[in-house]
Amino acid sequence: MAEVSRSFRSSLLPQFPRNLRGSLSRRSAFSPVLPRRSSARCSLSTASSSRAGISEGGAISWGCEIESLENAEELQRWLTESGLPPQKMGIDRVEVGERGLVALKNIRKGEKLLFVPPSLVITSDSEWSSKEAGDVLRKYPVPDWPYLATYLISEASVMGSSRWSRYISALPRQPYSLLYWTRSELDTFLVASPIRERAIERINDVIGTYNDLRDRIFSKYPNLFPEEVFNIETFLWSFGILFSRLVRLPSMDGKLALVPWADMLNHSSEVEAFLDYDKSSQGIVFTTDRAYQPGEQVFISYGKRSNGELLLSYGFVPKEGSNPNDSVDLLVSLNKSDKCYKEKLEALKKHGLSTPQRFPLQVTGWPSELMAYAYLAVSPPSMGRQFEEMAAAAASGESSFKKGISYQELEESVLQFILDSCESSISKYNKFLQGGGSVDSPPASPGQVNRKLLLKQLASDLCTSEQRILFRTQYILRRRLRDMRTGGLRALGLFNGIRNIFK
Ligand SMILES: C[S@@+](CC[C@H](N)C(=O)[O-])C[C@H]1O[C@@H](n2cnc3c(N)ncnc32)[C@H](O)[C@@H]1O
Repeated sequence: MAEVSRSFRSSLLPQFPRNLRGSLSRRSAFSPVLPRRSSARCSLSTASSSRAGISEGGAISWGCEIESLENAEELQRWLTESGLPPQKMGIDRVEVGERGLVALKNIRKGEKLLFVPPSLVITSDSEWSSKEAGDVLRKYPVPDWPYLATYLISEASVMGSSRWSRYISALPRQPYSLLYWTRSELDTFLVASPIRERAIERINDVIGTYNDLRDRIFSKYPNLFPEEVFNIETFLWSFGILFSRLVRLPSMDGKLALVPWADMLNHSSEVEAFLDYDKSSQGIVFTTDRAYQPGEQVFISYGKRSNGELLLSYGFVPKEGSNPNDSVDLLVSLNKSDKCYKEKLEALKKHGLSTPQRFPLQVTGWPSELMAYAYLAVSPPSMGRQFEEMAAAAASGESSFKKGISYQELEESVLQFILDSCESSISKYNKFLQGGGSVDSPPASPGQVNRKLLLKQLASDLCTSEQRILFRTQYILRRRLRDMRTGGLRALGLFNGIRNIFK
């Protein structure tokens, strides 16, 4: 995997012009015709398409290839000179995550590490190298994410004169995430997974956000925000960086921050160690929940996320069975031929739900919201008065409806309904995993072959882990239904026996 990913990475590097404020014509080769929000398509991410035509050597280093440690070591030197205290970890090449932090000394369980001072952290309060650009952006209501994405591009564009130039040079030039998959790759490799739709939504959100900033702000100040610099390609880069590195600091009222150095730590689903601001030491720290020996990679947790969410934002899938927070969304729908379809849909809409609707499954079970939705889906017209109650429970999980006798009668149909949805999903995964996810057009270059291999591997890892949860759910449902049915038969047998006695 690591080998494939390395060659893939270098084949996909976005190229940005050396002289960002001049030289290239306004609609240059790397600045694609931008899709409008309504017709946005996610076909922006391949290396060759829109960036062809940039002259050799015309690229500046917005980020680097992460397998080269040079820039990261320079970052470490700069951070030390700028107030980062001596560290018990050093940057190195690692097995998991390509580049990461490795223990230089024995580290105890329960030890606080890092202590990155707030002056070395990027937040929405950070000063802009281009003061005018900062002043303009602050005049408009721009939420934190697009604000920080613009800030990062602005700082990257002035590079040498930016305080963050060492940091930006050490960022990955092509952050991994589903933002960089083309629509056809998403359709081919993630056809069975609900993550495909989330990736499309996310890409469209980034495009929509960029279009909004361009129309509202950038177009009014073309000298401060030239399209050669502030375009969809650079926004995909900066959003890719934010999705894979931005943290929320609970002790700073949930402030969003890029924390240089701390963001060199890779994720493990097996640790419970989270970044936060530590008031006593006045730095960003995390507390280890296990000991590390010198040479071992140190991990933090990026949060309790499913494998699909990790692939979506960070571009990797954890080792099979290693993520206790893994889940997969099950898609359930009302039956269109249901006589009460309209009433049920209305009840759902009142509570912010619809058909189809997604509910997360875990190996440990499914949420009560899914049960409530299933009750609604299988209820007969005679239960019309309870539709509202069921929809409310499907939205909130708080089961306000009491499981009266009529609900119990429905339980078998409810479980069968969930089982049917589960099996229909399983068959989609089977088709993908057995078909091997073939691609419509043959790859044109070795770089593209590597890319396809990597994406296929990631998709197959994800689909295997998601299907595993569905298999587990199927097993539990089948067993419950079998028990219910044989229990029912036994009860019926007993009843017939009693009846015979009285005959
Ligand atoms: C916050 S950065 C961590 C530092 C990163 N390895 C680097 O060299 O810049 C997050 C990125 O690291 C990689 N990563 C983190 N944890 C990983 C893991 N458990 N397995 C594979 N890649 C991981 C992914 O590429 C992810 O997008």
